[in-house]
Amino acid sequence: MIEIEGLTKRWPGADRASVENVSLIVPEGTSCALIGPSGSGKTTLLRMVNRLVEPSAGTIRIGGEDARAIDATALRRRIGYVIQEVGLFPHWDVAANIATVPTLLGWGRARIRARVEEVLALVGLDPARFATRRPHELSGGERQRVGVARALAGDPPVLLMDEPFGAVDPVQRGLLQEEVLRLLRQLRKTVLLVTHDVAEAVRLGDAVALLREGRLVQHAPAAEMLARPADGFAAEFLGADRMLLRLALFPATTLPVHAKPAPGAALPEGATLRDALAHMLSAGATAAPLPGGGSITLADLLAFAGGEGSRA
Ligand SMILES: Nc1ncnc2c1ncn2[C@@H]1O[C@H](COP(=O)(O)OP(=O)(O)OP(=O)(O)O)[C@@H](O)[C@H]1O
Repeated sequence: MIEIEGLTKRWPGADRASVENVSLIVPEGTSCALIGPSGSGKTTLLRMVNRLVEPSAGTIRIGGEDARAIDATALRRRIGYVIQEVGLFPHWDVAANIATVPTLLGWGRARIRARVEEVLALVGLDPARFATRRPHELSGGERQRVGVARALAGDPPVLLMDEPFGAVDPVQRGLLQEEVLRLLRQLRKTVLLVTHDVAEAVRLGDAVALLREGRLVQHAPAAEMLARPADGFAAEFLGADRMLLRLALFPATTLPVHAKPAPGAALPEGATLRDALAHMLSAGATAAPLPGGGSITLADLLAFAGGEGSRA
């Protein structure tokens, strides 16, 4: 669990605080995405958690322990950190890069080797092919995966991610988001993530925290924030397509299943309400067939989006 209370950072000479009196809890095993315009304080807030930036005021507790009471280096070994530029050592191979924290933690050679193989497999890279490569011998997406593997190597309970998929092309980005999401849920990590991409934030964040000029505007479960932005700024920032983004958070099976068949091929397994809507639009139909038989209807979808659903 990450508990942030009254956190403030005022840089010397700045006319306003970059982060001002932010309080926020990320419960154990959940993720929170920090969003907000450029300069709103997202990265500064994140970097105060692993003490790369020292707060001007406020407290941070990691697993109940005051971050200031822990030596900064020891703290950073307990917190995985993934950044856009990845920051791999260029002359070290992938295995050595991933082994950085386990080595600092004093693990034995055999344990480190086994862990390197384990985390490479977790992020979808075959250890036999990738362990001995140098960073320049990897694609952008592979480098990013190695970055995630390295952050997981010491099995930290907490992970900080700053635009972790920023440097990856859109197709790879979607794949990586999906895989990392599955992985972090499975490992029950507590994650604080910075992104400027609203779609990424609501996909990866159980909760979303919206910052404006260093202040917390709204902190809510992703579906709730999309349904009910706190104010005009939040609504504008989340975008005109926020209800579509919200539909993508719910499986098609959320709606009542009708026995009546619908035209076209069945939706794929795991399809969302957004996929169902796209299917209806392209088929010119008011219902979509489910993979297991039966169908869902446009009328139910609209009722969900505008009625009960927006209060979910
Ligand atoms: N080392 C520093 N010294 C002085 N001011 C800084 C420093 N780092 C950040 N700032 C200022 O703090 C404010 C918040 O910056 P921060 O990088 O946290 O914003 P951000 O929301 O992450 O922005 P972006 O989305 O553009 O990365 C900005 O006004 C920035 O200029």
